Amino acid sequence: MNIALAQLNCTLGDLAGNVSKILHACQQARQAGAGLVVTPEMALCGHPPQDWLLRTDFIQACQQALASLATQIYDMTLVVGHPAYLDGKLYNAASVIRAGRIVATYHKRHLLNDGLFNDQRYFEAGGQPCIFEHDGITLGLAICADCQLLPHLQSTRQMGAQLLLVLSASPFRLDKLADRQQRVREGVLHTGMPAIYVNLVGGQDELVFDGASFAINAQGEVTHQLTAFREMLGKVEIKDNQLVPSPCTPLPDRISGIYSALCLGVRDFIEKNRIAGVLIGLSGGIDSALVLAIAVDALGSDRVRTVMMPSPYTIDISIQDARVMADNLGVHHEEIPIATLFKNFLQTLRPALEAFPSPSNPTTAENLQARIRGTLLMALANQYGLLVLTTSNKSETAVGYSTLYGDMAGGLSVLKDVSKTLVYQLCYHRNHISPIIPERILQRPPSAELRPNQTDQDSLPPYDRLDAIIAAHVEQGMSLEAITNLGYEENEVRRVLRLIHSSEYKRRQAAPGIRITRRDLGQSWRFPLTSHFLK
Ligand SMILES: Nc1ncnc2c1ncn2[C@@H]1O[C@H](COP(=O)(O)OP(=O)(O)OC[C@H]2O[C@@H]([n+]3cccc(C(=O)O)c3)[C@H](O)[C@@H]2O)[C@@H](O)[C@H]1O
Ligand SMILES: Nc1ncnc2c1ncn2[C@@H]1O[C@H](COP(=O)(O)OP(=O)(O)OP(=O)(O)O)[C@@H](O)[C@H]1O
Ligand SMILES: NC(=O)CC[C@H](N)C(=O)O
Repeated sequence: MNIALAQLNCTLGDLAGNVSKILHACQQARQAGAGLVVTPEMALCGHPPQDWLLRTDFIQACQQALASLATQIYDMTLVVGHPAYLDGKLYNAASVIRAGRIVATYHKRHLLNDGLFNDQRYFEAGGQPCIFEHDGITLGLAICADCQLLPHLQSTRQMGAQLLLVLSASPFRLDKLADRQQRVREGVLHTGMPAIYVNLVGGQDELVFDGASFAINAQGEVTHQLTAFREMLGKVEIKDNQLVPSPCTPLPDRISGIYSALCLGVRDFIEKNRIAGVLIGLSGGIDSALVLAIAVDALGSDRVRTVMMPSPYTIDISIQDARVMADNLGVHHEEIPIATLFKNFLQTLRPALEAFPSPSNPTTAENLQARIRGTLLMALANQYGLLVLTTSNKSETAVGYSTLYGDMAGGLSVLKDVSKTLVYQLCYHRNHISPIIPERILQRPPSAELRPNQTDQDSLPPYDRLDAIIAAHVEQGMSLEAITNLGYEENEVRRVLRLIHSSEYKRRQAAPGIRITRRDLGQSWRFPLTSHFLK
């Protein structure tokens, strides 16, 4: 017996498109000799549908799509993930379809409420395991987080299941792939029931589902491993009740996994929102260089444009490096000096600025440059039908080192969850594949170039310390005292935590960003705007 693992890239709300994708997978499976196809969690409607699940028109459309899908499955068995409305309650479900009808439906039991997934806001928890027969084997079902629910695994086993099918929508984050397999392995070893885990692939707003579907035999060994970050169909052969091992695709290493996640996140955001391409303000610095590399790898050079907008403080090598970078990647590059606009703005503002009695604030003129650039970028985006990619990294986003309506203007923040330290590692990784980022960009001290000889380190602690403190506080939830106990200087830690919590107002207005860590500064970070604690 062969089971096909349909590692699909579904689009949220595109019910007709998802149904044809699932039918196409069934057709491919048939050709590959597999009579049973398993899809990811919520493959019918995409995941996570969030508050669409509270809309009756959405749920009805899902029910109709499921009914239509069922009538088209006649010579095989399909296990598909979908929302199910029953007796006034909504469930996160997996249905077994055979000979044109639904023969069994399982309801997810382990509903998460962890900041990213709010299953408890939408769904009732299921109460029963679900098994079905196929080719003489008894199969049990689980949906994503269920595979860690030992009582569910045990009761499924006790009902006679010999193999567990897990329909999943588990997003990427650092170190997640091995972690996920370990969690599934624990359940397998606990029950002696091998598992096939089929994960969604593709970007959905901030989330990137990495796929990387796999099978684990009763001994806890990975027998099958599908490629990460790619839509594909895998096949698991079962002989004498055993999974027959097949050559496993290696999992990506830490840095190439992050790079692939960022590319897939950008590609799917642009493609699924039907946007023609992207526009990037290219400064000759490292952040915009990395964003450009990712954008070109994601979309191809013909869908990416760059603009260098020198101000009086932009040094020549920045202009040159931006040119070289754009040339290396073959993108359309423009240079639009902003010195005259900057001068005109200051002249126009002068009477009002001088009327203000207190000493002049240098930030006013610094931010004006960033805002002029934001305005020009948005004008070009309107003209060309493009989306502006913002370039602030996680270190800057955490401490508010960016200008509202300036360099924060844009539709997607590619590096929002990537610390400055990681920015460097990603650049070296990308240059190792082919040297596209000029060495000088990698070697120069980071600078906003908003005043003469400015460097980031004038305003912020060195990035290695800053990033460590941010990671300790944001990702690991550590307190001021706990971070100080790690050996960091108390005043510095206090200053960084203050900056983090004082810049919440900026993050609420920031573009969404692609999540790659346990706790990004988007949906998994929910702090009030008004709070005096730690400020
Ligand atoms: N709690 C609150 N809720 C809502 N709004 C609040 C607020 N507190 C201040 N504000 C408003 O926000 C304004 C301050 O924010 P904003 O105007 O953005 O400016 P601000 O944060 O004062 O300055 C931006 C900083 O980022 C640096 N920067 C800028 C651009 C790029 C880079 C880089 O290297 O990438 C660095 C720049 O050198 C400067 O240090 C206030 O004037 C006030 O109007
Ligand atoms: N001269 C410029 N021309 C075009 N875009 C610019 C210019 N200066 C800044 N930007 C845009 O604003 C963003 C913020 O850049 P800034 O130089 O202030 O700091 P940064 O965080 O060091 O970024 P980078 O490393 O890309 O320079 C840049 O990434 C870029 O998108
Ligand atoms: N869809 C889910 O149930 C997600 C479960 C869990 N957070 C994971 O990422 O694996």
